[in-house]
Amino acid sequence: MRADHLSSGAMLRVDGLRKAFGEKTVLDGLSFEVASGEVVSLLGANGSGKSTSLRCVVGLERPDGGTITVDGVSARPGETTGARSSGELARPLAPSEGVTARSAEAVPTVAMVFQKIHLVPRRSVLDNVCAGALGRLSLSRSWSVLAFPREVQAEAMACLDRVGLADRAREKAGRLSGGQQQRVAVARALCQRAQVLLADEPVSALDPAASEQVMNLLRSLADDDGLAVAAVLHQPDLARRFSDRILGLAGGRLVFDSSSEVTDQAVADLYRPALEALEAAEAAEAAVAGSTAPKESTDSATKEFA
Ligand SMILES: Nc1ncnc2c1ncn2[C@@H]1O[C@H](COP(=O)(O)OP(=O)(O)OP(=O)(O)O)[C@@H](O)[C@H]1O
Repeated sequence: MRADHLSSGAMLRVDGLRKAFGEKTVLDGLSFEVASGEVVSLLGANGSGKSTSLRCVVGLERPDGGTITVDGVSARPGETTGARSSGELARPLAPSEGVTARSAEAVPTVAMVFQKIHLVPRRSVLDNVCAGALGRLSLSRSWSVLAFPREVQAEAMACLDRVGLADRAREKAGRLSGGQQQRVAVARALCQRAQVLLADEPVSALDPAASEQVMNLLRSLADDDGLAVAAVLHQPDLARRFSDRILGLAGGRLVFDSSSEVTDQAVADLYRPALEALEAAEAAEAAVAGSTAPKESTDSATKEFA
């Protein structure tokens, strides 16, 4: 059954997503949606299932249950968009280095960028962006020997222009700064003709100025190009400033989906279970250390404070 808070017409719709690794349930019926032109941020403590949810959407993980639709088309071909009967993907989506998910039945392209930027550092910036088009090119040609067709190069140049790096096209990708490399990764996603852009901690490795640039870019791709953008962030302030909505995840479930101001208290509550678990682990560790500490040192410590 469709979750109550979902509307129809979203570009990306995730409904009742379930995923376990062994005995550990990581996604426990997660539902959310992202419309074209919208930036949605996912916040949550470590291990709350943020990355796994995006990885399921792009086809890097195989969900155990739930539905994923992109522009109304099931991203898990062979299934209806209603209730599922089986946990198996009929045909897993095929991620590439740039990570794209596209099925033969015209599911709009979903692309993903990561904190660790997957560029080929020795190849030119332009080649790296052209690689986004590989899914559309004949697979009999490897890009290690490939001169990309002129039309692909022209499209890649336009994508680089879009992220403000056209003037760096001929440089080796590895020479660019982290922030610039992340923008190249976004340009590659554009060259994949992505309509849904997933970003997993896209600014976690960047300094504040570069983070700002990348977040501005994601925002303008939604505003000006109509992309549906979902970003995992660990910076509540950036999430507040750049998102239309913030999703709070805990234990693989949605605990809030807010288009209004997310209070500091709501954010603190989100991270509290992880903090409490950490404190409990530290207390247990201290108790074990205390019970195994040599008697002599305890005695001398007691004397010192006497
Ligand atoms: N391939 C895997 N095999 C086993 N367990 C996994 C795998 N991928 C993720 N997990 C576990 O699933 C849980 C959720 O991981 P996930 O990366 O989705 O969390 P997250 O919310 O993105 O966390 P973080 O903020 O630390 O990136 C974690 O406990 C993680 O160890």
